Amino acid sequence: MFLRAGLVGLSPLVRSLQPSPVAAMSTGTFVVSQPLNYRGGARVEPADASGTEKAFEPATGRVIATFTCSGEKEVNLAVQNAKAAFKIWSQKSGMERCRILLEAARIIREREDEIATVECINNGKSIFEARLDIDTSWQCLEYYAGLAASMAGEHIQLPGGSFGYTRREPLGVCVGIGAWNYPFQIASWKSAPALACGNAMVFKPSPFTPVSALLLAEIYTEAGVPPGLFNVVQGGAATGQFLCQHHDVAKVSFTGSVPTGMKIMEMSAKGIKPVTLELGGKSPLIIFSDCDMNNAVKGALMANFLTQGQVCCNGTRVFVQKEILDKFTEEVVKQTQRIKIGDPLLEDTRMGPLINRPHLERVLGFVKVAKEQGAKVLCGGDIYVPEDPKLKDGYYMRPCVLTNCRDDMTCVKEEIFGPVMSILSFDTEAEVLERANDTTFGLAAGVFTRDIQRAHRVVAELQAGTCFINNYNVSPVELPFGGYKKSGFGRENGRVTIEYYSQLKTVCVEMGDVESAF
Ligand SMILES: NC(=O)c1ccc[n+]([C@@H]2O[C@H](COP(=O)([O-])OP(=O)(O)OC[C@H]3O[C@@H](n4cnc5c(N)ncnc54)[C@H](O)[C@@H]3O)[C@@H](O)[C@H]2O)c1
Ligand SMILES: C[N+](C)(C)CCCC=O
Repeated sequence: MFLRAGLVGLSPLVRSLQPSPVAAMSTGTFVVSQPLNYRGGARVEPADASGTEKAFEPATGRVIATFTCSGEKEVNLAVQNAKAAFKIWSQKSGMERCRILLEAARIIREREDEIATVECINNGKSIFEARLDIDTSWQCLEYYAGLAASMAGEHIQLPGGSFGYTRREPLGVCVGIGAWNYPFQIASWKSAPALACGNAMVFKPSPFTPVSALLLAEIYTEAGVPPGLFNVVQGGAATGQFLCQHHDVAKVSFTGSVPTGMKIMEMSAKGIKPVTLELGGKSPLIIFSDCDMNNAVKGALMANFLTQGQVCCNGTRVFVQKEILDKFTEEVVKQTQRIKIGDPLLEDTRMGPLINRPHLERVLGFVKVAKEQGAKVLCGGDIYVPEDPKLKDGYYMRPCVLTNCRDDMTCVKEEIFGPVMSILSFDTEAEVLERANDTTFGLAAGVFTRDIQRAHRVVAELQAGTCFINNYNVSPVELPFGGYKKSGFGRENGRVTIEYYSQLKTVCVEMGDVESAF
């Protein structure tokens, strides 16, 4: 599907002639050569357009794809295809769906390097991290494949031999709208539970990262889902609106910012469509003085610098108990300065470029305002120009640690979505809890302490949908993930997500005669 400097792309045939084509791929050589819409089990050019977009390779600033945004007609076609596939798929048993999802998971594992490479090129995250994202993607398919076969209702006995039972039924055509920071993972985390429950899906990736969702679509087809079960449309707000307003769409699952989430909810409300909203955050990470210092420092880096800090649940407000503030800060800065920035496709790189130039400038702007408001930059926070000349136009910055922060500063209150950690000090547990919860967000939170009672007492008080004790940003797919407050509602992953992609039918069975009131 891709062209490497004059090479005809990676069709299955080429793949088989070149045992490890991805090993030869390097930054600065990729272009996308095939359509980026997927409908009815194949890549297609959209039937109509609402503008065009360009997708970039953030490491070099090069355009890798120019594509057409799907208009109303194309969205309609994708939904109609999904509707037709839904009729077939929803009639399959859980075991039948399980086998196909397991096969899709197996293919993702087999093609992990290729998918991770594409993710790395289009998003900028390091290949090391991209592989972890692909791991949590196939694991998610495996997990919901396992649940597909065991979905069941209840049988309830009623007086006189009558009884009732419940059936867990799919919703119909579900829409997935994704953000750009975890493109393949978001598509997988939405589609796996949706398909396991018997639904069909139309997925719209972010226009910044349109590429990897197509690989997932091809894999589902190869694994044996009916044509049209998983479709991809491309574009930005206009395409997203056509999807949310479509009368044949039963549910919208959205990952993105709070302002867009509000619009999605408004549009969905008009059609009484249930929504899942996975939105932004400004999460607290609380480091008590009795913590294991080594782990706490590692945890703070995990909480701030994955995917160049562009992670919704990042613990960017790092509250450190006064007694250990200096030692902790010194160690965090030392380790932050050691992070290897550069070509994301190199094995030893741990930080690549940010997603695009405007976003890089926005993040640097936050650092500037932080300094103006009295924060002290202990490291980073400036543009980084790698030595490799092909990376000179990439969107790099050095990871930043800020100290002297106060709760009322912009860098402490707003989601920066970049590699900027704000360190704040605290004295007591009661004080830090009040400050940690003083935010309109509630996506995640973390606590480092050796005191097991304190750990559980503190997380019970934290207003956040996902809490970490003595770690941060790990994501086992068995555990539900999602927000409190303005960080959204609904969950992804875990058993509970079945409830967000299905509806319950109650059947009441009379075994005697009707006792009429009339
Ligand atoms: N909670 C989570 O799981 C999670 C995960 C990743 C990212 N995020 C959040 O996402 C944000 C960054 O992502 P982003 O910049 O892509 O967010 P965004 O809100 O700008 O865009 C998200 C998606 O919505 C689409 N969109 C934009 N306007 C729309 C409209 N009016 N109608 C329908 N669709 C529309 C975009 O094209 C994109 O696909 C951050 O706030 C981050 O915290 C949350
Ligand atoms: C995999 N993580 C690190 C938990 C991130 C989930 C998605 C947030 O942006």
